[in-house]
Amino acid sequence: MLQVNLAEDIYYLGFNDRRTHLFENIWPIPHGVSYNSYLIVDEKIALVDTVERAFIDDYLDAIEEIIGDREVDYLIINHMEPDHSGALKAIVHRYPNITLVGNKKTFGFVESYYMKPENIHMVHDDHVLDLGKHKLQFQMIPMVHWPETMVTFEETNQILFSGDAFGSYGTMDGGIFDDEINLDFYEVEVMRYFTNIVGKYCPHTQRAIKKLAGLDIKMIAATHGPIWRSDLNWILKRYNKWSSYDLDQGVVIVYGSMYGNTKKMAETIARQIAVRGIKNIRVYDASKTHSSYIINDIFKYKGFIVGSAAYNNAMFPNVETLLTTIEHMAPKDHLLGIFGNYSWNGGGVKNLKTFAEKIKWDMVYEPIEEKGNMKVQTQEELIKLADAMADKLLEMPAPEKI
Ligand SMILES: Cc1cc2nc3c(=O)[nH]c(=O)nc-3n(C[C@H](O)[C@H](O)[C@H](O)COP(=O)(O)O)c2cc1C
Repeated sequence: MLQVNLAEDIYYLGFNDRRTHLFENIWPIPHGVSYNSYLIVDEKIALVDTVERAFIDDYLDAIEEIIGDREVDYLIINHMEPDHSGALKAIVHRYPNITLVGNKKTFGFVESYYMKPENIHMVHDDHVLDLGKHKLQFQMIPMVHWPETMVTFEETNQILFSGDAFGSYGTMDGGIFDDEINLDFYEVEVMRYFTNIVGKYCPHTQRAIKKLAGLDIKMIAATHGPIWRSDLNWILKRYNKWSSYDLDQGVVIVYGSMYGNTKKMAETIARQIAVRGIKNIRVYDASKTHSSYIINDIFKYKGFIVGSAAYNNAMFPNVETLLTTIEHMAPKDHLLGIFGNYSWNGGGVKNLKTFAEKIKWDMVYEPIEEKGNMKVQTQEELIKLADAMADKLLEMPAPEKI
């Protein structure tokens, strides 16, 4: 393995996964994902997080290539999710005298997933672990995105090992640092990683950003995706915007339709919103586009309009799945419109109304429901819904460029 240094004696041990289709067995990763671990070689040797279990052999080999017969003294556990703790048992087996470093929440996870840990070192906010030349400081960032989550700040080179925070989908195709890659390509993957994985925990992310602002950080090394060293603001500004629900002018229109009647209603709304001068309009068929991408756009745009055909007294199943995901993530401050189509007793709009009551977004117009093919009167109503949405979107200030 070609060695990649973040600084003298600090090594990148990252592995690319181009085989897995779904991250967490939910989220599509057409461009793969990397699992990043880091190795600090000093008087004491420390690993920061490990990798997914599929890479254990290559990981152990890569460590040995760097440190030879020396022992690893510490395993810093910023985050216990198995894509990072997957090699923990193998590491303990290979280096039996190793000390696991974590906080008061970490070791319960170690025990429940792997084994009762023998040597542990419990850390808390501002705690410093001295490796020799390198001093590691710890900060807790609970629920970004698990309870035990913490970050490790290497004080000598000012590197923040941030766990999943500031991570990204997408493999590292040669380029590993932000100045070695085309960020235009990674932008969607960074945002999808944020919205899919961390998006439910925006208030916690905001708290973490404020807490970490006290550190003089020169480099951010996450457990997935690029290492940020040239323009930290690129990632920090985006995290701040997304986690504060700072939405742009635009609308996401999603529909679930078997035979096209609900789709026609969605097209009518989209056209009228465009006529009114709104340029960011994304129309999605809930059966075709995975919620990973739709959620991403919901975190971008203020407007959300959802339509559903009635299906067995309920919503169209794929719309229901999407809305359940939205309810769990509970993004704030959106404008909402709902519509649907039915043939006998309905079920689509009825359940969309329940969603609207729960999510408590600002409904711009009353629900619209058609029976079968769209009639002129319904078309007029849909235009009114589109106008109401456009009116509110046009009141928004121009977005700040980041
Ligand atoms: C499997 C299936 C289940 C349906 N269930 C209901 C229902 O419970 N209530 C209802 O009013 N219509 C029901 N319908 C009828 C559709 O909602 C209706 O045809 C509607 O116009 C479809 O809109 P679409 O063209 O966008 O698919 C069902 C249709 C199908 C194919």
